[in-house]
Amino acid sequence: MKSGFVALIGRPNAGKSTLLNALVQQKVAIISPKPQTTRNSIRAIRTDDDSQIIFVDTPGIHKPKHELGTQMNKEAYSAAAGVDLIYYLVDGSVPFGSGDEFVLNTLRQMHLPVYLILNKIDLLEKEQLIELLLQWQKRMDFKEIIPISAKTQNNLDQLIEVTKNDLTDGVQYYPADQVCDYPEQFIMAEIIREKVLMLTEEEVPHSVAVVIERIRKNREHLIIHAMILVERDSQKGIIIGKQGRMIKQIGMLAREELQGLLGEPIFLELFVRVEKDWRNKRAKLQQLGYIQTELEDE
Ligand SMILES: Nc1nc2c(ncn2[C@@H]2O[C@H](COP(=O)(O)OP(=O)(O)OP(=O)(O)O)[C@@H](O)[C@H]2O)c(=O)[nH]1
Repeated sequence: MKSGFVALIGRPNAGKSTLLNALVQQKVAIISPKPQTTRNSIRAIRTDDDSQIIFVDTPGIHKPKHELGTQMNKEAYSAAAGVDLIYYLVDGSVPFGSGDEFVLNTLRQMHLPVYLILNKIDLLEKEQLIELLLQWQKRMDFKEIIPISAKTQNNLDQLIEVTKNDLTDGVQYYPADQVCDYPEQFIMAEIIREKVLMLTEEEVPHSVAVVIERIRKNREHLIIHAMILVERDSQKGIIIGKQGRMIKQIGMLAREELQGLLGEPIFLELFVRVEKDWRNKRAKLQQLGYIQTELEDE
């Protein structure tokens, strides 16, 4: 059995969560067109007959504006520290920029093998792809350069094959049927947050956190009480919407997906609470699971 850990690193919106879901063939991370969707590093596990690869998704590395952003960057680097291999995922459809240079400098200091994964090739012409490959080759001594489309799942088999060849013989860390390492409540909250991200604009998506407060069961339903935290009264108004229309729609979409995921009828109760400036409060971030205990003293 070959096994090992692979960290997914990249700028916000590169497609890390989309790739992670495709690699394990299950929705383990939420996706949205808004940058900085992922806040925690999560593990997804792919077990084949001859191998087990543990992928560590990380928040997109970016210039932080809040304590939450600083913690997200720290989390991304610390998640990458103990791995065997790094996938550096870039969005091939946007030009190289200072943000990429920032990530490359960090990668150079990590002294780990790095695969450059050029994502979103479904958006590129063949000539553009060749040009991109030539440019990226010069920037760092990558162990491999692999063009893919996470969305259309193009070239992912190749990516897995090459990765397996780089892994050493090892133990099976997780049971074969386990695909992620977090409790079900985490994905429940993330699915609700995903619907908020889908339906709201501008500053609202970044100001939202979701907490599952209670789960009960009656004869027909699993009853989930979830709290949506926002930073300001005006955002609370937006989430609730005119005559409660927005929160109804968030609830409807989330309930549908949760039912599919959990395979039983769900009754979803959503509440909204204003928690002023929560993104800058360390205690709140810790309570929400955005600060890992080992990062506390840094
Ligand atoms: N066309 C195209 N779009 C893609 C591809 N992969 C991801 N996307 C889109 O890019 C956007 C961002 O994808 P995510 O997977 O959320 O990106 P991420 O890197 O996890 O983003 P953060 O959570 O912000 O760090 C979404 O709208 C995806 O649908 C791809 O291969 N092709």
